[in-house]
Amino acid sequence: MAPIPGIKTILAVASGKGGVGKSTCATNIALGLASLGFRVGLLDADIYGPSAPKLMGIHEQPRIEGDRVFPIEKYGIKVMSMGFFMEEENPVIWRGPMVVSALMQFTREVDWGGLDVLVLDMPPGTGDAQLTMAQQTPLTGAVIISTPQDLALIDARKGLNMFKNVDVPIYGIVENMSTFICPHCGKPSDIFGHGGAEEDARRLGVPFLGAIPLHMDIRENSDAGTPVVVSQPDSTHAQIYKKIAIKVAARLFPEDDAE
Ligand SMILES: Nc1ncnc2c1ncn2[C@@H]1O[C@H](COP(=O)(O)OP(=O)(O)OP(=O)(O)O)[C@@H](O)[C@H]1O
Repeated sequence: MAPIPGIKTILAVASGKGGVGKSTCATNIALGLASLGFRVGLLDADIYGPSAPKLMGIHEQPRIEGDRVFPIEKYGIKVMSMGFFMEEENPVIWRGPMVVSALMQFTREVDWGGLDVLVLDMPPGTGDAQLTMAQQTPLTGAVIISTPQDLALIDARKGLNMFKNVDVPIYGIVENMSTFICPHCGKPSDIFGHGGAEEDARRLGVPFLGAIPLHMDIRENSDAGTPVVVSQPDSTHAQIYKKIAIKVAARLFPEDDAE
């Protein structure tokens, strides 16, 4: 598929179902990639429930000049989201084909202005809209976000299969909401079970990229529009996201490794 001029690589961040923390991961991985020195864009392609305005704390609308739309820059990355154009109380009711054409416009008509990587926060699930996006966007690779339960319950596998079917390399699985760390005493508890993800990934033949704990700081910072990678860059959580970003970068830019 023809690459998009000015965009070197596109990373899809997907999940088999909603609510697993995909957008939080996509945002922090994007910021992690930026902290490594890459020029990063984040496209919130979750048109039904856009989360970038909230997660990134962006309240203004993008600049439009003629038929060009300019992404909003924050925390060193360029961000575009359908959420910038709609009111929170008015959810978009769109049919699949409309979603796909809006997204195509977002990848191709937004003036990204030269990116090393565009992180595509996919809509949750593996339906027609997701499949068409995976087929019609020149994806370099994909990362699947999954909770421990979700891996065990095959939802994540549907995500893997979708990318396999369209020949997009899967860089690996991230286990989100892994061990719960009590904010009061710091004691870890495996509420959703833990430890199986790495083994599951191995069984499924894909790399395991890391496990992100279920922690109040992550939720509070997400909701406040101050993702942990930028608001607490030295925290354990931020370090986990950054390590994932390093692994992803090694796959996106193998030539840099060889240097
Ligand atoms: N590791 C974590 N620890 C604590 N809370 C988390 C973690 N990851 C995500 N969350 C919280 O879980 C909720 C859902 O996260 P998010 O919006 O990223 O999920 P999603 O999979 O993108 O959802 P959707 O399917 O609705 O798009 C948010 O309130 C977020 O702050």
